[in-house]
Amino acid sequence: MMLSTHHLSLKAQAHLLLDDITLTVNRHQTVGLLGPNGSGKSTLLRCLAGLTRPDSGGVTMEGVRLDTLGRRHIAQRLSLVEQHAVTDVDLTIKEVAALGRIPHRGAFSHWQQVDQQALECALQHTGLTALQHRRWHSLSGGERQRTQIARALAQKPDILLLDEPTNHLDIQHQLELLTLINTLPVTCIVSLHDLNLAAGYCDQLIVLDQGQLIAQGTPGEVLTPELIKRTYRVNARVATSPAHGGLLIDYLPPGPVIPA
Ligand SMILES: Nc1ncnc2c1ncn2[C@@H]1O[C@H](COP(=O)(O)OP(=O)(O)OP(=O)(O)O)[C@@H](O)[C@H]1O
Repeated sequence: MMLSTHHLSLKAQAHLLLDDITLTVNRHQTVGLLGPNGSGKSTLLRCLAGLTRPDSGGVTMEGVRLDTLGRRHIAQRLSLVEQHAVTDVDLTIKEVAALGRIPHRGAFSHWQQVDQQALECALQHTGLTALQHRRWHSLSGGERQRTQIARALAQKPDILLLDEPTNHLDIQHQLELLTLINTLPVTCIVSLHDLNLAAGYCDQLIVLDQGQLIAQGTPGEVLTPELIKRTYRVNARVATSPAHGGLLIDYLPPGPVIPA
């Protein structure tokens, strides 16, 4: 499913959080959303999910304006995992993941086999089957993160929006999650801080800086030493990994940022 924004802008007080963003994410692409802290990644993801309404411009899903669609209709197709998902109620992993089925079920309909299959598949993909009866408050940060991802997968979305999904995960689970995203038949936009993960797992990258879209393209087109220096104020070398043949970003020790 295709997702686009058209001249999307959002202000808070006098501050422009998103500045005239126009982009298109094609069906089944994995797109990495990059940018320094405070550049607008979470804000853009919330706009793409229809949770924050832009001041101007808009979002379309398969050419239909998101603000003309009902919440349930959107939730049947699109799922967002936010950075700091919390739950006050002490549910089990299985119960949290089962919340992902709500958009697909009528108010009074019974739990059906299709719900059970989606739930079991989501728990299995996130490595949580054996832990499914554990309670939320007893979970580690990484287990909570995986539970929220299981909830999103149980929703069986066509579009998956993930806000820094790897930030609590150990290396094994980071790699497993990004491999999983690549194998699922979903359009995925994932915000990441790790440029090597972005280079290794994303088809396309979008870079934000101070609310502006400053680059968009393949990892090879976007992740140049010049862009890294300009955006992150870090000197880096970009090479080809002898291990996997993909891009390898090698950060140089802190020091004066050499002008491009
Ligand atoms: N409701 C709001 N009112 C005022 N400023 C806001 C509001 N929401 C976000 N901001 C500001 O907008 C900017 C973008 O925030 P956002 O959380 O989208 O950035 P981010 O790129 O996701 O950052 P990080 O990498 O640190 O998670 C930040 O400067 C933030 O303080």
